[in-house]
Amino acid sequence: MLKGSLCKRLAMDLKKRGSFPVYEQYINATRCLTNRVESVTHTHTHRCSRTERTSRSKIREKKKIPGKRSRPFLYSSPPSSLIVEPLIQQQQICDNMDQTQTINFGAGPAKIPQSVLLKAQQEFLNFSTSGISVLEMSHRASDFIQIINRTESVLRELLNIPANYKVLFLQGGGSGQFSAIPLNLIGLKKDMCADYVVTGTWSEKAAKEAEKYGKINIVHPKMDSYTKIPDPSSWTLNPAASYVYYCNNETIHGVEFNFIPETNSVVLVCDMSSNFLSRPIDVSKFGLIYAGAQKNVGCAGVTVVIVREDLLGHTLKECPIILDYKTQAELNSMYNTPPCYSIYIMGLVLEWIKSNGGGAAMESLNQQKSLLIYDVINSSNGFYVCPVEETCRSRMNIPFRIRSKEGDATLEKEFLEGASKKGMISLKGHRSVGGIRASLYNAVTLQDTEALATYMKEFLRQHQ
Ligand SMILES: N[C@H](C(=O)O)[C@H](O)COP(=O)(O)O
Ligand SMILES: O=C(O)CCC(=O)C(=O)O
Repeated sequence: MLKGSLCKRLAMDLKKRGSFPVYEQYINATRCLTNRVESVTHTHTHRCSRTERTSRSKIREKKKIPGKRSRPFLYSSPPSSLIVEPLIQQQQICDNMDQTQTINFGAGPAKIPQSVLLKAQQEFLNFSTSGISVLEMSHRASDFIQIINRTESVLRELLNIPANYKVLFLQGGGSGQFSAIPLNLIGLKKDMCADYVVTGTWSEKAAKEAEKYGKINIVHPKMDSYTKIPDPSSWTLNPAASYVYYCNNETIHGVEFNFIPETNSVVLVCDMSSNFLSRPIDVSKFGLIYAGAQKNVGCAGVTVVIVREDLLGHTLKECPIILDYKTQAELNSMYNTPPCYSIYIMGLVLEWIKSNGGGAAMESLNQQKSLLIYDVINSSNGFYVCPVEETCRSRMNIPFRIRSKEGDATLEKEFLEGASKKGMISLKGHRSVGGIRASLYNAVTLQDTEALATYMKEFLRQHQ
């Protein structure tokens, strides 16, 4: 079943390792990874629903597809190039896939470009000429140092990061940064206070965590619902604040800033977890930007922090050393073992973004994709309801309900089940708010989005 140069290379790798039984195991593992319907490693949310799993196994039964591990390769001859394919070739790959291709609209962990997964698969057993997997590699080995340095340099190039900013690759996710930010920055000024703009669950959690370390001021009156960004003219900013914090895109509520807040020289800190590199940004306007990789730039496990050098060294003494930016910056994110494989995957995704035109190209694509879905919502005569004000609707996460703001539970269930039968998964709204949510991160293609828009129109016709 496996033929051609890839097969030969694998056989040679494995022969070198003296293990042909392992080769069989590799083939099974490889099939599993190549098959997007079954692949779990990078493409499913950590809270993937039981209904979706069941429904996908029903598709297998119906199509008489044998059990999980015995599906054949989707490609008769897998690409031998190690280059991360640009979008156009990705599309050709998708066109070759069967009708049960799964489209992942998950909010994170989320879809990763097919060509990145293939490249990781090709290099899985033997990275470069090392003879070992990146998974097995010392973080002090020269191959890994090259991986981390290359990842940083592509990121610097893509975002045009000024030289006076450090790039850190840390663990602990966005939630780790909710603590790290006050621990590192609230001591910048003697009043030990910070301003927070709270526009959804994630900025609310960040503000709550920061209260442990200083005085936190929410700059606007509390909102009844997270459906808008309060007008900046109504914010009360404190000039004595050590920093102003906001979340650029609220993943759960689908509220996204389309402007950079003016802070009158107070350090600006931004959570870009769910719209990082989905559009260009001017890094020089920020004191600190952070983002978990598992939405737009890779898989879970690594959080990138971009921080201006002059903000380092004001850390509270109780800050755990692994969260201390200065220590991590001095040691190139290697105070301890970094999340090596996640950094490697991030590097591949960044190369993919670069070869597809960078932030500007991502922005144009994301604009088109989100418009497709918002157009269906806006022209549905109130059948689909997006609660978010038009000016701050997210291009990344589109939450919507059916028939009313509260949603019709029966219809929403039917919508999700119907989508799942068509291979469109992870469309369920976050468990804290319910409803439906389509996440359209960089790796989600225009064709994926068109498939969803078509299904939404069909569903509307059937139930209007
Ligand atoms: N999922 C969150 C978001 O959408 O912003 C955030 O990344 C959560 O943080 P963790 O990485 O700790 O899960
Ligand atoms: O679905 C999302 O918005 C991210 C989910 C998440 O990280 C969580 O629920 O902990």
